[in-house]
Amino acid sequence: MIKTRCSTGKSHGKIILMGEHAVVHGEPSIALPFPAVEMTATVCESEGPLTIDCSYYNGIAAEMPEILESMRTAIQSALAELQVSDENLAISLASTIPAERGMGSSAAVSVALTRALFAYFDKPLDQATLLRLVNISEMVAHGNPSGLDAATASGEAPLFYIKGQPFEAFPLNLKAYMIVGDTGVTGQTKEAVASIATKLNGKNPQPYRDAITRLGSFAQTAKSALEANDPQQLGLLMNRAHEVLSFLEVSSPDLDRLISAARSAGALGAKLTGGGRGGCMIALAATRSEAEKVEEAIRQAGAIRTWIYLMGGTEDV
Ligand SMILES: C[C@@](O)(CCO)CC(=O)[O-]
Repeated sequence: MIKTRCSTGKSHGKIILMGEHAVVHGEPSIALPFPAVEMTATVCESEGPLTIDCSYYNGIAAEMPEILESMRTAIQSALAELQVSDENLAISLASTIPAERGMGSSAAVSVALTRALFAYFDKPLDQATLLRLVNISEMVAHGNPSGLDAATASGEAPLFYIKGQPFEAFPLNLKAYMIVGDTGVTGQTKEAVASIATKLNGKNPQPYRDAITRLGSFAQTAKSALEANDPQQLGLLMNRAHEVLSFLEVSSPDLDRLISAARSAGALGAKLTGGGRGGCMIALAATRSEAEKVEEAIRQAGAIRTWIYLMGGTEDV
């Protein structure tokens, strides 16, 4: 039996702890890798035109629906960089990252695909090249990506990031639990990013500029709270960030419902995460039993999926 040559590339989800949207406008942000959900791309030798097999589509790449345009761009960018044609390849994607829920699925697809294609053609891929290539497809997905999603979906460390500056990896020492809840509603990152840009370029931009600056200052203070192992302070900052994100009109009734359920169940703080207008929310709790109470409350409030993530330290906090 002839064995087909295949290579794989992997990536994972991401959670933005602080600074979503503000990061697009040059303010600080903090994002965490979220390995509880992951993506694997497999590239195999095949005959004929390039084919794609993923949850949205199975067939010839040239006939992919428009919704997969950023995926097509990721493949084309990697193949152009590798200087190879797209013939005789079959690409498949397997993912547990919910699509369009603020967990960085579009960046994760591009990261996994780029890694798999470079592995297949036996070419080394440094992080700078990976991020440059992924940024091309993220422009299609998000319009004006900060680069935070791609860096977090491809790396192992929590990141502090200001656009245009190097990513700063830092250890997560906070002894606390993060609860993640999926509203089940598709987020609208591209639209949310565009609507904030419209506000900032409109007739009365000052309140929106102030809001973006406040989000950035919360991210900066949150970094100190993480370093000082101060979950109370971080929770407070999360609540305040959610208020500002609501003012910027990137929350939604579903997100707000889960967030208030989390707070009523004793969460130290809660906010939306990622692009917003749907997607996921996060909440913070000091112990596992408190986290479980919060998880139960957000499930009761309608979360279709939840995760509990130990942020740092050991289980017996
Ligand atoms: C909303 C945003 O800040 C995060 C989306 O996951 C956009 C970006 O950083 O590119």
